[in-house]
Amino acid sequence: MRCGYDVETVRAAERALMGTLPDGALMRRAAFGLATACADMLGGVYGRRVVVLAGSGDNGGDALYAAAALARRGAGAVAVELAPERTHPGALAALRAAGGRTVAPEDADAVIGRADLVLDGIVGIGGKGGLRPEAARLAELARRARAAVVAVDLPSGIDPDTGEVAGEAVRADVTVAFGAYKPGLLIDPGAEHVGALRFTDIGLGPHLPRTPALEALQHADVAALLPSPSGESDKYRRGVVGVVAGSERYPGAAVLAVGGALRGGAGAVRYVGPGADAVIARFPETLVSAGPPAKAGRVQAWVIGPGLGDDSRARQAVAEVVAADVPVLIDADALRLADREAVRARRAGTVLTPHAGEAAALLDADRGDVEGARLAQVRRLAEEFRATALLKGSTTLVAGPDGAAVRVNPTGSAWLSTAGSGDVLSGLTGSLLAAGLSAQDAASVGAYLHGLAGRDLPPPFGAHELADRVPLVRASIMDSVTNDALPRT
Ligand SMILES: NC(=O)C1=CN([C@@H]2O[C@H](COP(=O)(O)OP(=O)(O)OC[C@H]3O[C@@H](n4cnc5c(N)ncnc54)[C@H](OP(=O)(O)O)[C@@H]3O)[C@@H](O)[C@H]2O)[C@@H](O)CC1
Ligand SMILES: Nc1ncnc2c1ncn2[C@@H]1O[C@H](COP(=O)(O)OP(=O)(O)O)[C@@H](O)[C@H]1O
Ligand SMILES: [K+]
Repeated sequence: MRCGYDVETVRAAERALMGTLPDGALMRRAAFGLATACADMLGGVYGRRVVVLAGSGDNGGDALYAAAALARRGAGAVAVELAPERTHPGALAALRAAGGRTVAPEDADAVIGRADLVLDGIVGIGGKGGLRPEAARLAELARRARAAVVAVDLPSGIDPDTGEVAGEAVRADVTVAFGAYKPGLLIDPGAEHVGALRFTDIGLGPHLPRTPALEALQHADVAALLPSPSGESDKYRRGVVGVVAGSERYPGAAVLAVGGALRGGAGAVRYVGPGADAVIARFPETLVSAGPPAKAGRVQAWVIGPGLGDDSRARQAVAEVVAADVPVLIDADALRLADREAVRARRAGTVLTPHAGEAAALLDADRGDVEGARLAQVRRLAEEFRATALLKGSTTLVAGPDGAAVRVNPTGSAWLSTAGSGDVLSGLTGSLLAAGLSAQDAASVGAYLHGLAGRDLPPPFGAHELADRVPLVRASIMDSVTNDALPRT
């Protein structure tokens, strides 16, 4: 599990650790890790031109110490001082002692234009609000430069706790995070500015709390959660998932959701709705029924919504499924049709899977507000519906109603934004619910597999190919975990 901690928590851990170490030790560790990452990136240090954008806080200090280390190895180093009278004195002295020089922000254009590497030490976790004009101008110069850009701790201009970006922000090729990942590094729009994310351990680990603000599953976590049949399994024990999807107008949504459900590992898939012929033609193993969900027979979880429409049959089906005492995934049209109070009153797990537009409608907000503040909005959804909310989009987030860490999905690709892709995700996630995963685990494992399938397929692909790819990515996850467990020779 990769974890993100908010600034307040990182500061508290930093205080606890600093009390046990000599002055300046943490900054030395950070700067050493940073200089190493820069040298790796440059592929050689001697003769390279390094420019530091130096704010007056410790973030600027880290950058200056790292530049001093590079200068000692033969790089040319120049610092652009944002507030010369307040630049970190020790770090500035180190840079000068190593032969580096300083310039005022007015002279930044020329030095940045000639640089091989720009180190963004404008602000780190001490940044407040959008970048001030002078800082914003430097961020823009860095973005336009041909030089590689390395962000110190985080790209200046992104909110460390949320990933929100107000105005200009640095766009990095590499970001070197110190001590802990901050949520804003993992959530768009901030995450888009990060480039390759590297980590420098400065010893904060033992001082961080058990529960982070944000967590991202990795292969090993997913492997541990994925259901696999055992000797005693039969199709009912593996889980039966019911899918209520599709309409005369959108029969394809039924096929896609059922496809996802079959690949999610449930023992059987029941389909309820008017798309039965299309479903059977593609997946003859599906158990279909024409009546309402309440008469379809036993299921361990329901998926409702993709391509459902909003006629009276759809409305009745949504009401029945929301009233069921098994876990339910509510997607697409069903998000509009479900009664909010009935959802809040549910006792079994509930997963809502809106994209930003649907989330905006549910929250009475603008789509832009949802996309710009994904973490806050996914938490609001979970709270207001007392359900697990999976907010789809460039970074998919999963929040539970219990205030546990929000999960951020680390897999995926923009090629997933193709018609019907969400229908596959619904089926897949519903299948995992039927197999017995908690709402939070089913949603985050579903998004992980879906995202990995999207990365694995040669683009462009159609949504139906995603479901077919799931067994392959599942196997690669299992293989990587088994290989990691083998002794190294
Ligand atoms: N945590 C750890 O364990 C460790 C942390 N370490 C490092 O310390 C960093 C935190 O340092 P920090 O606390 O000094 O704050 P920092 O990020 O430099 O920002 C303050 C500066 O930004 C300025 N400023 C603020 N808002 C702004 C805006 N909108 N636009 C423009 N400027 C703005 C503000 O100006 P002022 O308000 O004072 O005028 C001040 O100059 C952290 O990210 C990491 O790199 C490591 O060394 C080792 C261990
Ligand atoms: N820019 C993006 N980057 C990564 N994934 C994306 C992006 N845009 C959309 N997605 C993913 O593509 C899928 C689209 O689902 P959805 O919006 O429900 O489409 P549809 O209704 O056509 O099925 C979701 O899994 C979403 O997370
Ligand atoms: K920075």
